[in-house]
Amino acid sequence: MSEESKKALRVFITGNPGVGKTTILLFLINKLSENNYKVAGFYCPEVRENGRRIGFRIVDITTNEGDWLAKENAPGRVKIGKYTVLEDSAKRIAEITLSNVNKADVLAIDEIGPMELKIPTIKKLIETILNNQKPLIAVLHRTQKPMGGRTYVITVENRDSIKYEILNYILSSLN
Ligand SMILES: Nc1ncnc2c1ncn2[C@@H]1O[C@H](COP(=O)(O)OP(=O)(O)OP(=O)(O)O)[C@@H](O)[C@H]1O
Repeated sequence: MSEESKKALRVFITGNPGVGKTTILLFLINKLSENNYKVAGFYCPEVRENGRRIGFRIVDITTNEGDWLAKENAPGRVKIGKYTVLEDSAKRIAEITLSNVNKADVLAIDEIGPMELKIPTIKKLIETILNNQKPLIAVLHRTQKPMGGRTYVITVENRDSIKYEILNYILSSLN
């Protein structure tokens, strides 16, 4: 066994905006579920209304339970640009994710980026997941420093083939 495979698996997916990082993460989560691995974590999709972005949600991966993370023109203390963080609903989903972390085989985050790290509840959740010794797959915003483990840079040219390379690496590390 190599030194790398003795440590907890850490896979980071990075690349330019819109290149297909989330699509690959969801592919990996589906394949892991098909192979009977339990995945816990969260993602933060944008919400559009009539084509315009009005905010973000936070969704727990295990249960698919989601709620508002930040919304424009909402009352509240923490602002991310024109969006206000909805702390109560963000906290509720973060707590669901935390309760699923203990039961999971693999942890997943989409994504570790400047917006997520500016929101106290999400920053804490990311730190808790990063400090956990379970295998982790995370989308890393291109502005973040590499975090050890293995980092895959997604491009339009490699995105259709690299997902199988990442899957094979994960499955062989978990076995
Ligand atoms: N392999 C692919 N082939 C064709 N279209 C793709 C592929 N992967 C992703 N897309 C499309 O590109 C768009 C962006 O994909 P995705 O959200 O996965 O990118 P992302 O890198 O996570 O974006 P962001 O930087 O906004 O988080 C989506 O509409 C998706 O359907």
